[in-house]
Amino acid sequence: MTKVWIGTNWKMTKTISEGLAYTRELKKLAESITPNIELFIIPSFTSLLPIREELSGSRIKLGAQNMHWEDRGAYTGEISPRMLDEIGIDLIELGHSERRQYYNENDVDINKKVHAALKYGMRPLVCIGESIDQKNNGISKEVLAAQLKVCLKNVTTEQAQHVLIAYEPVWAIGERGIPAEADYVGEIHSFLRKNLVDLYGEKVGQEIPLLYGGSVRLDNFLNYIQQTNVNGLFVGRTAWNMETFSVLLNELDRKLKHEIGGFKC
Ligand SMILES: O=C[C@H](O)COP(=O)(O)O
Repeated sequence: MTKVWIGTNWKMTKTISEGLAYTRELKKLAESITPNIELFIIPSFTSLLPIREELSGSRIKLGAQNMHWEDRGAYTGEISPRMLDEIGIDLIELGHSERRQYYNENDVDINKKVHAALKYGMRPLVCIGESIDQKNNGISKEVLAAQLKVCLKNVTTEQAQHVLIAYEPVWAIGERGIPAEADYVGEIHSFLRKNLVDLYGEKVGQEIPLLYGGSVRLDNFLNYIQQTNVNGLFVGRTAWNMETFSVLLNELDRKLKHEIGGFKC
């Protein structure tokens, strides 16, 4: 059975103590659900070190929400890959739409960060997504193909095996987000898969995990995860509270354990 990646970006929501309390609960839950659910959490920078310690011995992967591409230098307010490496970060979220929208991050910057992450053995989780205007103008696929191509520029086939992609349509994210139709997500993921196969060949292109994110909720997550080429979910609000996240994880766990025959995994 292939892995199903389920992770959450906490954005700017949790203090250290709140993050630790959440992590303790998730650790317990992780022991009772199938290891085929590959769990990851992405806290704020201030929580990374204590949560790394709390996660000792746990299979839950730890990510950071951003980083600079340089190892060191006069970049006030930035965090370098060398600093994250010292903490022991498994994956690094790059190019989230909020970074692009509020901090002017572009695909060229993201590409530099992807290379920096790979250099330090951290898996880049590259976020791509079209805006509502781009969707309404019928250029979603062109936009996504360009984002993918530039973000992964000069990433070799060998390196690509360590990359994760999250498709997050900008119009589906956050409080004002409109949940995407599952069919649309399926269509886009198949398109992205084809692009990855074109870039990295059949074997590696088929294996790069493609996660979906944007208003993933208890009433829609199964529709998304059952789409061909959706290999996981990148969850915001629904996962910030363990009450709802545990329902999602337990339900997915049951599906994976009991419905393997009818399930794409
Ligand atoms: O990183 C997560 C995404 O931005 C999705 O957030 P959301 O599930 O709250 O819409």
